[in-house]
Amino acid sequence: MLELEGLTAGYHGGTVLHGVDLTVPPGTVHAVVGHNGAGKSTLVHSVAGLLRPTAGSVRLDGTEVAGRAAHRIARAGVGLVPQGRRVFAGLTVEEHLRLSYRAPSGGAGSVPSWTPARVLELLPRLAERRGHRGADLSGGEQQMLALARALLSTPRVLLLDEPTEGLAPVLVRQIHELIGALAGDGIAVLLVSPSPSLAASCADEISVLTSGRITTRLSGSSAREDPAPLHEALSLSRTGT
Ligand SMILES: Nc1ncnc2c1ncn2[C@@H]1O[C@H](COP(=O)(O)OP(=O)(O)OP(=O)(O)O)[C@@H](O)[C@H]1O
Repeated sequence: MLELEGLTAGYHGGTVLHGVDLTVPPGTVHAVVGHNGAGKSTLVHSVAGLLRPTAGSVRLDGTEVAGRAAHRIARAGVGLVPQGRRVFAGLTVEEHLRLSYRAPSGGAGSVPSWTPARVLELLPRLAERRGHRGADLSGGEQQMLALARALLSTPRVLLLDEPTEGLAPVLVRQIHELIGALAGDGIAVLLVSPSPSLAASCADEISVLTSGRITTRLSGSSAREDPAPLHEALSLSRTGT
C-alpha cells in the first residue's frame, strides 16, 4: 500500500507539488493525469526518492520513506519505470536483465518474486530480442525493457511515468494489459500520464493534477462508463482552474 499525505516538493526553493494526498492499495491502479508541466514527474520522483520532498509523507505499507535515498526506497519495494525509458544503448536485453536482477532476500511478502525467466515469459517480444542491444530496440521494446528492469526488483509498488508516450496504438493496448496483469499480481501501481484514455482504460482510481494540486478524483469505472467528466476536468485543468 502506498500512501501520500500532504506531499510537497519543488526545485530551487520553488514549490511544484502542493500537498498531494493519495492512496494506492495493493492490486490496484491509481492514475494521475495532467497536462505538460502539471507536476506528474515531480510526483513520481518525490515518491521514488529522486527528489526530496519539502513536506508531507510517503508511506509504504505504513513505513515512512519520505526523504530516504532512492536506492533505499527501491530496496523497500518501490520500482520505477522512468519517463523516456533510459535503457543503455550498448547493453543487450539479457545484460540489462542480469544487471537489474536482485535475488529475493525474503522481504517480498505476498508478492511472488520476479526472475529474468518470469519477466521474459510475461514479455515474449523481449525474449525474442534478448540478444539485441538497447540501441537496436523499437520504442515499444525499450518500454517493455524498462518495465522488465523495474519488475526484477520485485516491487510492491510500481511507478510508471508516461509508459505509453510515443507508442503505436497496438503497443499502448499491450501496455494496458500488462498494467492490469501486474495489478492482478498484487502490485500497487501509480501511473502518471497526460492521457485520459489510458487512465480510463486501466485505472481503479483517477486523480487529475492541476498545477501541482489534485483537483478532481474519479473512479476508473465511472470514467469508463462516461469519459466526459474526466475530459472536462482535464480541459479545466489546462487553464489552471
Ligand atoms: N529539475 C528541475 N529543475 C527545475 N524545475 C523543474 C525541474 N524538473 C521539472 N521542473 C519544473 O517543474 C514543473 C513540473 O514539471 P514535471 O516534469 O513534474 O511536469 P510533468 O507533469 O511531468 O510534465 P510532462 O508531461 O511535460 O513530463 C515544470 O514547471 C517544470 O519546468
